[in-house]
Formats: sequence, structure tokens, C-alpha cells
Amino acid sequence: MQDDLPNVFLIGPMGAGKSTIGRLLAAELHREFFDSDHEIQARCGADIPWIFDVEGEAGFREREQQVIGELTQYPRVVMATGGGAVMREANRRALRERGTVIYLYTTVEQQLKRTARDRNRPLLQRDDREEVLRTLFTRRDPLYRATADLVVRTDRRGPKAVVGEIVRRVSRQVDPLMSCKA
Ligand SMILES: Nc1ncnc2c1ncn2[C@@H]1O[C@H](COP(=O)(O)OP(=O)(O)OP(=O)(O)O)[C@@H](O)[C@H]1O
Ligand SMILES: O=C(O)C1=C[C@@H](O)[C@@H](O)[C@H](O)C1
Ligand SMILES: [Mg+2]
Repeated sequence: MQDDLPNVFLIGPMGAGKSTIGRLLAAELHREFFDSDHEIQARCGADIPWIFDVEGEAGFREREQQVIGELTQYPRVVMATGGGAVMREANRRALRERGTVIYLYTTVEQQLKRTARDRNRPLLQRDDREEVLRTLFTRRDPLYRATADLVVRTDRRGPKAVVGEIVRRVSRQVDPLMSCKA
């Protein structure tokens, strides 16, 4: 596998597949994998619902900015971010300046299916989940697009096929002639 690729940062909404695809992509590229949500929980010694309960969403966003600010400085990593990471300008800037940013796009219908039984996403622990996801999509989709170098759909194919597309498209960005090679 080509070894001169930049850091790869995955952004997108809850259930887009950032954590799932990020882990597979890192294995494919022989890169270290970080997940900012996991890192926040490990450092805090508590899960995300607990942080939201005790510190509020604002407390969680502070922790998230700290973690993204640090992890984006590592070389040669793949990092999955949380769905709301793009809400802060400092995060958008760190991601854009320090790697290739990929927006994993999916539909609200897929998000609903993929997060149906989950209890670890505090923003979705309510009856009007569909409305919440649609509101977040309207607010955040322009920010995902403004931050990303590439948009990759995850609603029509499984994680392995998505990883294949990411590797092909990121490689092409690094070496545009690759698309002409056999
Ligand atoms: N391309 C895909 N096709 C089908 N299912 C998928 C795909 N990608 C992820 N999933 C499934 O969707 C669920 C949510 O995926 P994942 O946790 O990776 O999302 P996420 O983007 O990291 O969400 P969050 O922002 O909340 O951390 C998982 O059960 C995963 O197996
Ligand atoms: O979309 C969001 O705001 C969130 C997504 C998750 O990845 C977590 O970062 C947290 O549940 C908040
Ligand atoms: Mg995740």
C-alpha cells in the first residue's frame, strides 16, 4: 500500500460509519486509528451520556476540541470524529490544515436504522429522533461540505466497499497520475 498519504480525518453525522470505516481504513493503510469519541471517554473515565449529564453538551464540546486539537497533530493517522465536531471553527481549521478530510455522507433514513438500538448517543435518546436528525442535518451538512476535501456516500454500500473508494480517491489526490496508470 502506498505510504505517502496524508492524515485522514473522517467527519459526518451519527451513524454515517466514521468509527466503523475509520477502523477498517486504518488497518488497510497500516495506520494508527483514533476515534475522538473513544479518546474523550478514555481520558475522562466516563461514557458520553455521563459527560452530557454532568457537564452538559458544552462540557463535552470543550473536551472534544481539546482531543481533536491534540490528535490532529500526530503524523500518519486515521481519525474518526464525533458527529458534532464541525460545529466549532477551531476543529474545522485543525482538521483542514492537518490532513485530508472526508465527509461520510448518509441519509437520515439510514441514520435512523443504524442508531435505532443505541444508548450511547445522548442527542438521540428521545421520541422525535427523526426530527432531531433532520434538524442536525440541515445545520451541519453545509459545515461538513465546507470542511471536507472529499464526500463519500455510505448509504448504498457496506463498509469494505466504502474503504476501497476512500483509498482510491485519496491516492488519486496525492498522485493525480495514478488514475492514468494501469
Ligand atoms: N456503510 C455501512 N453500511 C451499513 N452499515 C453501516 C455502514 N457503516 C456503518 N454501519 C453500521 O452503522 C452503525 C453506526 O456506525 P458508526 O458507529 O461507525 O457511526 P459513526 O459515524 O461513528 O457515528 P457517531 O458519530 O455517533 O460516532 C454500526 O452498527 C455500523 O456497523
Ligand atoms: O452528532 C453529535 O453531536 C454527536 C455525535 C457522537 O459522535 C458523539 O460525539 C456525541 O454523541 C455527539
Ligand atoms: Mg463514531
